[in-house]
Amino acid sequence: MELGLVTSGEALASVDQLLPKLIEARIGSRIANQDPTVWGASAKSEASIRLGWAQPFEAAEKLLPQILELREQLLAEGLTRIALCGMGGSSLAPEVIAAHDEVDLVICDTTDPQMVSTIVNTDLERTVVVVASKSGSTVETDSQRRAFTTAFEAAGIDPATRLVLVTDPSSPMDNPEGVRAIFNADPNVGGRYSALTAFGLVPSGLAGADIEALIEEAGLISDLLSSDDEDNIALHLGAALVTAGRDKLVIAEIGDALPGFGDWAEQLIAESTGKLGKGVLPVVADANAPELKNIAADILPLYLHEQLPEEVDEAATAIHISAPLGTSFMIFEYATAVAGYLLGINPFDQPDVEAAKVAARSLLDAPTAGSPDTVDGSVELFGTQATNLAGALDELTAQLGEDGYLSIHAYLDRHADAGLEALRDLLAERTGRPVTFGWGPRFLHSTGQYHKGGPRQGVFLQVTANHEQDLEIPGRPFSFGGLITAQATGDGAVLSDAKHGRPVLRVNLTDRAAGIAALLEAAS
Ligand SMILES: O=P(O)(O)OC[C@H]1O[C@](O)(CO)[C@@H](O)[C@@H]1O
Repeated sequence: MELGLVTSGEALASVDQLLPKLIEARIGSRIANQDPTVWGASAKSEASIRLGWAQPFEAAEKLLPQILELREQLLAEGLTRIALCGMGGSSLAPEVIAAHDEVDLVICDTTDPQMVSTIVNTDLERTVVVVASKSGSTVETDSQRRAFTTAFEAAGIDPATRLVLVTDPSSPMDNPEGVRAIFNADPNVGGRYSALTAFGLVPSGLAGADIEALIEEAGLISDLLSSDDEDNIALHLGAALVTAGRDKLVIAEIGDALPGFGDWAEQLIAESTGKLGKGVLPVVADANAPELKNIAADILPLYLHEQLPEEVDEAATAIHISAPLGTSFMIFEYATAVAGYLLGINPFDQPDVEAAKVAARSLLDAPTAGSPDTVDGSVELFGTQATNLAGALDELTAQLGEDGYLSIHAYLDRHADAGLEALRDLLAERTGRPVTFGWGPRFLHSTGQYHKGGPRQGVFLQVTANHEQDLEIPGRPFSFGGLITAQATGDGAVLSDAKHGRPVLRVNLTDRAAGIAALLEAAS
């Protein structure tokens, strides 16, 4: 795959303006040398324990033989199905790596009881589960692990032969008892920058991805990224990402350039930049998305190519990039850190993620049923004055400002309920504004930071469902159904509270299929 980047229109103007400043401040070499002072005094202490991703090679070299040896052992025992429990940075990169190499890796990054149940009750006799959490305390991951452990026991399989952990040294999960293997990750790398560490490499490597080639690709660009000169592609991308006035970055893959890469980049960019009322909102779409047909003044298109186009329209603002996967991880991580420097924020914290977790926790401790404002066939509506679904959608979208965006949060099964994704294009077409689509609670570890910490421009459509077949979380006083409902209502409460003041409509599906059909119909 070709390596290159082309910017045009206002994105090129931004590069022309900012590149000399980045070179003069030696930002490329300072990041490569893990200088924690790049982002200012207030970010220094966090940055001093978060820059390991800039030089991941030595640690990766040590890890590769261990992963490959375990893979051989598992294959010899007929353990060919690899599942991964983990949220955000602990599952997004391995999902992209596995998709890129076309190997099967089953991702469990949800609390939807239907989806968890399907994953833990399939082919257990040949399944190994990687449980990945940097902090070792993420409630979703812990709950998924409990569900798997119980399912193995019920099937007469010793979980100790099937659980593989990836976590930071000394985290609450860092305990070899009852597991087959533990891989300690580099504590100096945050979740969303961890693609080329144990978090990205262990699950995808066990699933059969060519992780040696991935690391090699990443290594090829290392010298370029550490250089303080005009050829440094990450400095170009970082400068283009902060193109003035264009803070909605629509990421579109052309052809099969890098399947799923947009979802990984979405977390990296949203959680790193969306804070202090600033940030770049990633909008993952496809090349035919309405946002890219009539490009609004605040939209910045970013096209992922297998090969750069021979010609680009110089007047049209856009970023075009083409790079192999390992190289792309490195370029985007460096560029996001550069964008953080230019925006004047700390790209390594996520100060607003905690609020939704606290709200969900208090709802779990004291559940409140709450009754809908209106019922329309197979949907219940919360947070509206309207009398039906179509009216409620009108009411919500009418609150979109000129620079606003609509965010759909679907707390459903992202495989069985995938038909709902069509709602994104329908609403983008209808509103003429950018629309993001996230599966809950997965997006809480991605764009969730931006929604609460970034500019106050969003209006939010939550989609939840009744859980006919709920699933207990062993050893916990709440079920998966109770947890996902608390996560949705907790995040909705934070978004609409006095501090954030954002419009939130919740549509609860009493029948999933009929409710999804009703939403698509009402939006079209
Ligand atoms: O790996 P952990 O600690 O379970 O965290 C998962 C995700 O949650 C966050 O910490 C917060 O959303 C992300 O930054 C991270 O990728």
